[in-house]
Amino acid sequence: MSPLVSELHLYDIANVKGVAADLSHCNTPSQVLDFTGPSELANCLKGVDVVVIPAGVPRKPGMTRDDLFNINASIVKSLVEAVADNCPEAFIHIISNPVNSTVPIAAEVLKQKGVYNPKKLFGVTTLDVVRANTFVAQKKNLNLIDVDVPVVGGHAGITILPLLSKTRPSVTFTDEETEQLTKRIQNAGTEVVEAKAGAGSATLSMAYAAARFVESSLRALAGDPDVYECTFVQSELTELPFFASRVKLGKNGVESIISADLEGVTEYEAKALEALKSELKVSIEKGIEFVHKQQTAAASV
Ligand SMILES: NC(=O)C1=CN([C@@H]2O[C@H](COP(=O)(O)OP(=O)(O)OC[C@H]3O[C@@H](n4cnc5c(N)ncnc54)[C@H](O)[C@@H]3O)[C@@H](O)[C@H]2O)C=CC1
Ligand SMILES: O=C([O-])CC(=O)C(=O)O
Repeated sequence: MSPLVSELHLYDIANVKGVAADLSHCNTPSQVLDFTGPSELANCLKGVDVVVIPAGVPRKPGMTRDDLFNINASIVKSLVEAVADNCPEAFIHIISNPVNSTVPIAAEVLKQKGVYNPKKLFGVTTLDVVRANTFVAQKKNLNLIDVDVPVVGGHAGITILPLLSKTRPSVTFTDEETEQLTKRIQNAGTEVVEAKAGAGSATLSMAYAAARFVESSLRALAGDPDVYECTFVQSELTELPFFASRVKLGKNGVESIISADLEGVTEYEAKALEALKSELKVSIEKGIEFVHKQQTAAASV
């Protein structure tokens, strides 16, 4: 098997190169494809095992991720339609924001096309884990490479919930540290958007996070039995239809969803988990409704 990676970036392949560069040390044979126009889309996608979708507009200062919905929803919809038509078996990594809505959009499109496999559709939340690990390592003077903080929920504001009590290696935090670190991790994307002052959002760190998630997917596809990542997927961990958590990845995608992280959480984390659910629910439903409305409109023409 020779996994192929395609990133659906029609006009600007800077991020493709970023991912390609970071994948160069992978043991798995991989090839990154790019293309310059929609007419090449079908050919590029044939036989591809992993598709990464970062297409769309980024935030400007003062915007929420949800403010990107009106533009990015249609972009993600049309790209996932192409994936469904040309490589329905591929792992699909959705980076385009708002991830809390674009993943449900992708799921609905794949359902309409009759090729939805919930085990192979992923919202990329790796950057939240990268940030959580970095900030905790700094705070506690730990080696970054040793630190692993599970981040659950979704990928926007309070829906990003780092489970600091589940940090490995085991470390303790004061209430003040927990509050400060949680807020910093939740607002890190906004911090970057504000620092870039209109020039976009996190790009290099996103390329790093995407490369990590692609590499994990390729390792899983190649049969590595020990691949775990946090990602926003269809889930029964909570009453919400989609939820980010650690999952075990295998050749067929999500092999299992790790429930242990949600067991025995602190009171602070339990409250934050309850608080995020209503916002996440609204974002998920917004994505689903978008596809249903478009379907109804198309049927009435
Ligand atoms: N999930 C995550 O952790 C993160 C998500 N993002 C999101 O990723 C998306 C992209 O952000 P950046 O790369 O910084 O933006 P960017 O503006 O640098 O790149 C976006 C690319 O999408 C392309 N594009 C626009 N419309 C398209 C279409 N219809 N079909 C195909 N490609 C199209 C543009 O030509 C451009 O090359 C944004 O929605 C951003 O919010 C960014 C950082 C982290
Ligand atoms: O904040 C943004 O708009 C981009 C993003 O998702 C992140 O950096 O986590």
